[in-house]
Amino acid sequence: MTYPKRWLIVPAAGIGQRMQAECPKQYLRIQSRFILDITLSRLLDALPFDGCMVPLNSSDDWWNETEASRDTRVSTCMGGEERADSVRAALQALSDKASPEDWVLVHDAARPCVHRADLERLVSTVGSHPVGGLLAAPVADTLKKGDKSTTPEVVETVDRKHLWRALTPQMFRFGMLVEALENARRNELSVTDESSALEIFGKIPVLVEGRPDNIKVTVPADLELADFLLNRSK
Ligand SMILES: Nc1ccn([C@@H]2O[C@H](COP(=O)(O)OP(=O)(O)OP(=O)(O)O)[C@@H](O)[C@H]2O)c(=O)n1
Ligand SMILES: C[C@](O)(CO)[C@H](O)COP(=O)(O)O
Repeated sequence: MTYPKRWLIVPAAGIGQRMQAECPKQYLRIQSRFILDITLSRLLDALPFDGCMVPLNSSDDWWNETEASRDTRVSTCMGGEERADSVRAALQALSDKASPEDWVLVHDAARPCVHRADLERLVSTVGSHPVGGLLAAPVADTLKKGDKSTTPEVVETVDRKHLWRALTPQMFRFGMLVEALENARRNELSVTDESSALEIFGKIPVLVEGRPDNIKVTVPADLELADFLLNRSK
């Protein structure tokens, strides 16, 4: 019996506009290492994968300086306009080696703080689930909806019961993810994560509670936080 393979996609084709840095945020350094290298090494050291695909921006000038570019487990392809396009491109690049029933984990290059225990819990929980699922953190703050003015005023307090922050990795069957992302594209529906595409496709992913410190480095303050989180245990 051949077991389903396990593939890893790490979207790294963004430009990091919100970070307002001199380079795309995945190439900012923490303790002298590129964020992208930290993320890839934490994933590849934690779980066995049959292959790893990293979609890059067409104007990427940094990849060849990374540790990962010398890792034979890691391949690259051209990313796309949006994150979902980059993930679709990576799935296409893997399609000659992958089977529909294989698992694929998609994890943001900009999330370097992911913990091994969370990865193991995701795989063990989702591995027997018909659709797949994602790491997520229960919302712990009171949530306000603001109006659209430049100094937003409260419109309402949103009931946070049963609300979760979607994290990554998100883990789905290869074939189902391809179909779901293609369905979203064909219907011109913008999706910001893989789970949204599956939900639009009529599937019900499982939420796997993950650490809230699996942060996505997005704005300048996140860089200091990621540095602290990555180095507190040293
Ligand atoms: N066209 C895109 C856009 C984003 N990403 C990747 O998806 C992850 C999450 O996206 P986000 O945090 O939005 O990154 P950026 O798009 O770079 O950030 P910004 O929106 O601030 O430009 C990042 O690792 C980013 O590199 C990607 O592969 N392809
Ligand atoms: C995939 C994601 O990290 C889940 O929270 C998030 O949707 C990415 O959003 P971004 O705007 O592409 O950073």
